[in-house]
Amino acid sequence: MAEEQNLEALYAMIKQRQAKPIAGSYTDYLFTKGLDKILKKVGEESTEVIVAAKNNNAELQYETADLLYHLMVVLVEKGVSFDDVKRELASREGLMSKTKDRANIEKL
Ligand SMILES: N=c1c2ncn([C@@H]3O[C@H](COP(=O)(O)OP(=O)(O)OP(=O)(O)O)[C@@H](O)[C@H]3O)c2ncn1[C@@H]1O[C@H](COP(=O)(O)O)[C@@H](O)[C@H]1O
Repeated sequence: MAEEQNLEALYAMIKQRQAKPIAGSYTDYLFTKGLDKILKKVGEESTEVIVAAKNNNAELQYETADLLYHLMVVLVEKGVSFDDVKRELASREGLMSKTKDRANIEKL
């Protein structure tokens, strides 16, 4: 087992599970249940990341891994490739964010 999961390999594995379901596979269970179940898991895992971030870093790390995995399952289910996401991120590289100081609300 690698010490660090390669995200491309994880995406490819999930795609493989979709193409060739394996009995007892959690990924297969999600695909069998369908999009609503997958999206509920993404919502659940997102909330767990938020709460974990308030608590401690070990928990945050654990819940982020769960969220990344479930996000990959959504991408595969919807037919969006991981390369598409990486290209989107790359297209933003080096750009400056257009943020402005927000004016204070003034009392009447
Ligand atoms: N990275 C993951 C991964 N992260 C989280 N999970 C599963 O996500 C679930 C999250 O836990 P929860 O308690 O929220 O969910 P649950 O109670 O098990 O199930 P439900 O709530 O969905 O009914 C757990 O069952 C975890 O096993 C994962 N399942 C699989 N993978 C990867 O996918 C590979 C293939 O897994 P299988 O599809 O199971 O063969 C594995 O070797 C891993 O590399």
